[in-house]
Amino acid sequence: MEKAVVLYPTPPIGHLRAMVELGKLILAHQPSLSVHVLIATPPYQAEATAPYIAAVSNSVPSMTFHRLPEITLPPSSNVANHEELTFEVLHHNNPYVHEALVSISNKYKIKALVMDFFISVAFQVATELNIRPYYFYTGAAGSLAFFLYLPTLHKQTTKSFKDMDVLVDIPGVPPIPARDMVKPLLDRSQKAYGFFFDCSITTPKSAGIITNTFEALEPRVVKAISDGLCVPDAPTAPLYCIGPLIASVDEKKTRDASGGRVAECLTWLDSQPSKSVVFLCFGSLGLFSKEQLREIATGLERSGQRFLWVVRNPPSGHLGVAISEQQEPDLNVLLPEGFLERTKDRGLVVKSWAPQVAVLNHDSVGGFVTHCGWNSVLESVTAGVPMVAWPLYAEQRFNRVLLAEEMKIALPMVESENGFVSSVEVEKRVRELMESKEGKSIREQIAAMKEAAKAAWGEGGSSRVALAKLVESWMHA
Ligand SMILES: O=c1ccn([C@@H]2O[C@H](COP(=O)(O)OP(=O)(O)O[C@H]3O[C@H](CO)[C@@H](O)[C@H](O)[C@H]3O)[C@@H](O)[C@H]2O)c(=O)[nH]1
Repeated sequence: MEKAVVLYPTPPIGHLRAMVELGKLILAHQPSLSVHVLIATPPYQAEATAPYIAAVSNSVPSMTFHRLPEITLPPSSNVANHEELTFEVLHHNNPYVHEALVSISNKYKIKALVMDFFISVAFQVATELNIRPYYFYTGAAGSLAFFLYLPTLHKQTTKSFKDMDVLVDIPGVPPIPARDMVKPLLDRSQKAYGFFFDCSITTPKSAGIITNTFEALEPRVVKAISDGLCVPDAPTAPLYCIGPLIASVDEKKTRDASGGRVAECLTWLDSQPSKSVVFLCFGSLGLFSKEQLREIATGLERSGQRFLWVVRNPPSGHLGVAISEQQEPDLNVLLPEGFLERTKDRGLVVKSWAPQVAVLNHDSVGGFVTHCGWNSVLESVTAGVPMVAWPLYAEQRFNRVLLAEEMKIALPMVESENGFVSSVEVEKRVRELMESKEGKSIREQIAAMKEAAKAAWGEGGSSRVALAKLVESWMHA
């Protein structure tokens, strides 16, 4: 019987893409394996990932997608944020996952079910069906260490992180202020805390933890996890660091296919001096209030730097509106009067979305103001572009500490108590990044990491060896 690996990502595009890239890697390494991807259909953004899946199905025919039926949550499920919504959907998906696995195993011998870290609930399904469960963690090893250590931290106090004014010690990472912990985990009384806690308990019990990082980027914490320091009272599953996994882009295709705005942005970069432009882009969910957008505009204008800035409409509605469903922003209403005209010789504002990987790899880009989503960080590292870390949600404040203090590849953007960042801070950090000694030092460090990332995937490199070990273990089990 042909051998198969089943991948089960969570629905947000960043997670889905990372999992699909993992699938491509597995296939490149072991073309005789069959790769199946289970797609959860959430009651939001259902169509946002469809074009991506269609494109991959065409270009990688040996990867098969199985769309699970759409979930309608009962009216009683009271969700407070995207994370809780995702967990609820995944929970209700379990019977369909069971069905899909049974159906795949009629034709294939399933060697592994690789689940996104969020999917603790499907662990049980894999165990029932005698399939080896693996987890794929799409963030930094540093934040993985936090999750693995959470049950230990939980026992040390009865307080929520939001009520603690201390630095939290986690093996392998710098002391992290309690308020910088992963956002949905700040309050223990919230549902999301319990959901994540379950993931923290389940993950180390799996057959292996795969992470999208590479050893040279996070050596201290990779060692701490591998040495079992983050789960002090039980064994930790083997850790496989197989990053950086980046969705591949064909620059020519990006220019040709997307036409209009996207092409405009790359063509504009063509006309700018080498390493002179600061790129500002805030992930798939990053939105700012109108006041904050104006403050950024003022800071950028005063900084005198060249910039390429992705601007979206401010948030609206209970859980905000997904980017794909957003109206085009009206820049004349959102930005200060005359801003576009005054900065037209050195700045370009792009509406809603930019081809980030192509932009970061353009020679004119010399800095990146990012929300610290892990895919964005890895894209910046592989392009060798130094960052200003402006976290917004999820584990991004935690990442800011890792980027600024441990890896030394970003300058921190510092917000006030209520999360607002002043134009003075924007101006200062952007200048610092592009002109100061500190900026130069992180530029050098990220250039070294760019080379280390290449080496990790070169002959005998750490990520290449880790992937080979993982796949071999499936082939011979
Ligand atoms: O205008 C845009 C905006 C985003 N992107 C791409 O979208 C992806 C965004 O991914 P990421 O930077 O990881 O941000 P999120 O989508 O916010 O990712 C979620 O998932 C990550 C991985 O687990 C976490 O690190 C983040 O905190 C969490 O918010 C990246 O590949 C970007 O290149 C674009 O191409 N153009």
